[in-house]
Amino acid sequence: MPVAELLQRHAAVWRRAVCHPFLDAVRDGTLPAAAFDTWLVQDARFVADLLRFQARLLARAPRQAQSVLAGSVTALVEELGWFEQQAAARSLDLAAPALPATAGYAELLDRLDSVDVPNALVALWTIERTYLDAWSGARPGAPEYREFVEHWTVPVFAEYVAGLEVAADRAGPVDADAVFLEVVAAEIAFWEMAVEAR
Ligand SMILES: Cc1ncc(CO)c(N)n1
Repeated sequence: MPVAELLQRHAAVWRRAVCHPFLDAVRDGTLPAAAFDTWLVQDARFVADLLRFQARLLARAPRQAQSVLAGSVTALVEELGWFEQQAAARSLDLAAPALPATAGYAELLDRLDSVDVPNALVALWTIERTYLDAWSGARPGAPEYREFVEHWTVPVFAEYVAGLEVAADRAGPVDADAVFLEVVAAEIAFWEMAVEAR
């Protein structure tokens, strides 16, 4: 089964991950700065966790997936620098502790280190596809958040997500519903954490 079919098979829960009220509020400018700042600090942590997961996945990836994964490891290192700049511009402390949703997501990433490579590739594709679709739906974004909307909607990011889809499809076939649903649940919990922040 091509991995893209997971989006239709689980359309209702997928919609909750990519059409969340957080994203509506980014689009119309009603998102409180505290919610956005919480998201930003927690997402910087998430990206650091994701980099660890991704580097380990690269180490055990089949030949066909090495190129897309190697490129994205470098991109994530640069992305961490981008988060540091954004946090500094907003005077945010990136050393703030992980909130439960972030810690839960980190645990999921740790567990994914020991699932087989085809399932791990589906998980990574799901993680990135969520951000592509979620931020695409928030376009163009309120002026104060526009830079972030643009960050996850540029063509090079869409191409990366398409490359992950190809790698996941080539590595399959796998019964990936469980891993897909776990990632989608973690993504929904992450948005929820941000909107609940004060
Ligand atoms: C929570 C979350 N999911 C996915 C991405 C995309 O890398 C991100 N930055 N944060």
